[in-house]
Amino acid sequence: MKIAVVGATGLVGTQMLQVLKNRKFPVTELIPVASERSVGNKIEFDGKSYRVHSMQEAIDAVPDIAIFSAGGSVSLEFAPKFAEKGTIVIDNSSAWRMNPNYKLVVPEVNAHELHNLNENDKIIANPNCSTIQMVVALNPLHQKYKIKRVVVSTYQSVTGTGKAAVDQLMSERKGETGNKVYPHPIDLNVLPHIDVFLENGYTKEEMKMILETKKIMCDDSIQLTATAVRIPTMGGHSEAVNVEFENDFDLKEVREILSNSEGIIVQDNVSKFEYPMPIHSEGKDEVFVGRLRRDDSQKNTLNMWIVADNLRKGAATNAVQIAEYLVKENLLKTKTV
Ligand SMILES: NC(=O)C1=CN([C@@H]2O[C@H](COP(=O)(O)OP(=O)(O)OC[C@H]3O[C@@H](n4cnc5c(N)ncnc54)[C@H](OP(=O)(O)O)[C@@H]3O)[C@@H](O)[C@H]2O)C=CC1
Ligand SMILES: N[C@@H](CC(=O)OP(=O)(O)O)C(=O)O
Repeated sequence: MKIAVVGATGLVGTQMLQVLKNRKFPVTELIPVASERSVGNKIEFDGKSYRVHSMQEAIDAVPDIAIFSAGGSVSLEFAPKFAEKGTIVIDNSSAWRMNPNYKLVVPEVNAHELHNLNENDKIIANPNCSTIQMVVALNPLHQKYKIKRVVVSTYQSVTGTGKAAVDQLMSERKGETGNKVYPHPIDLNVLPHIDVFLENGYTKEEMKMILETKKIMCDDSIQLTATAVRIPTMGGHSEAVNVEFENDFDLKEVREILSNSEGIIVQDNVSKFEYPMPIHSEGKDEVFVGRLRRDDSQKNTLNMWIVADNLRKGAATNAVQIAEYLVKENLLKTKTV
């Protein structure tokens, strides 16, 4: 299968290549794409060296699938150009997610929606990283107990901001002055600020979590509020999640449901200090859940702690899982409307 990876030199793109290889995705021809700065450079994939292509070269090659991780403006401009030629685009940016004409997919939750792809929705949106890991854990519990309201606070890795942010953290750590992507120091600090501030006082990251969750879980009745926070860590995003259900639950049953759900690993043995941590989620494809406990201040309410590698399940792994599903279900050739 001919696969273009747009943004192949970035943090997400690098993981994308790794995940395609690790999961043995049937890549017969790889077309790595990056900005004009990188065209002609070489990157490695599965032991072979590949030339970085320009966007136009990749469009003209008409790949079966193009996976985009190069930012929203690049996706807005170029994803339709691939789609027009018949390529299915899986887009990691926020550009198309809330557009009602396009699907927003976390395979564990709503892969079934991919069966309705048609000529007009060849762009499939990959959700926000913080949202993906949260809905993987929430959905099986929603099916059983029906969620009324979610209160989430995130603790997000600097890798979510890209290469330049990792460089800022590392240079601050060495006491060097370098380029700053955050408006304040990030080392030894915590920033209650991810993406831009909106008129309602929330950040765009917080609103993505609220709106995307309702779309993926196909339920506008779920009430959510979020505070998104950047912390000086790598390896994954963490989330403290408080969930109120319509129906009461049994904690033992909650553990069983989560343990038996696809893509989730429960790590919840406080007697041995076992709980999810980003240092352990790095490079993993699963969502880790722990600190499961009842919120005694309110009926039918659960507290939990959710961790996942934002570059893997939060981005690359989810995108590759979408591609795998399209291949497995023979959905790559979309229906003409
Ligand atoms: N699903 C999710 O939640 C996540 C999504 N993302 C998305 O992925 C994007 C990339 O993130 P990340 O890898 O961390 O960022 P990086 O800054 O590490 O990498 C950006 C990549 O995009 C490429 N690029 C930039 N401009 C262009 C252009 N005009 N044409 C083609 N390629 C271009 C860069 O190429 P070069 O090396 O030549 O500059 C590089 O490969 C984000 O902007 C976001 O949209 C990211 C994290 C999580
Ligand atoms: N906002 C995420 C990364 C990202 O790029 O998200 P999005 O794809 O929703 O813009 C973070 O900073 O951790």
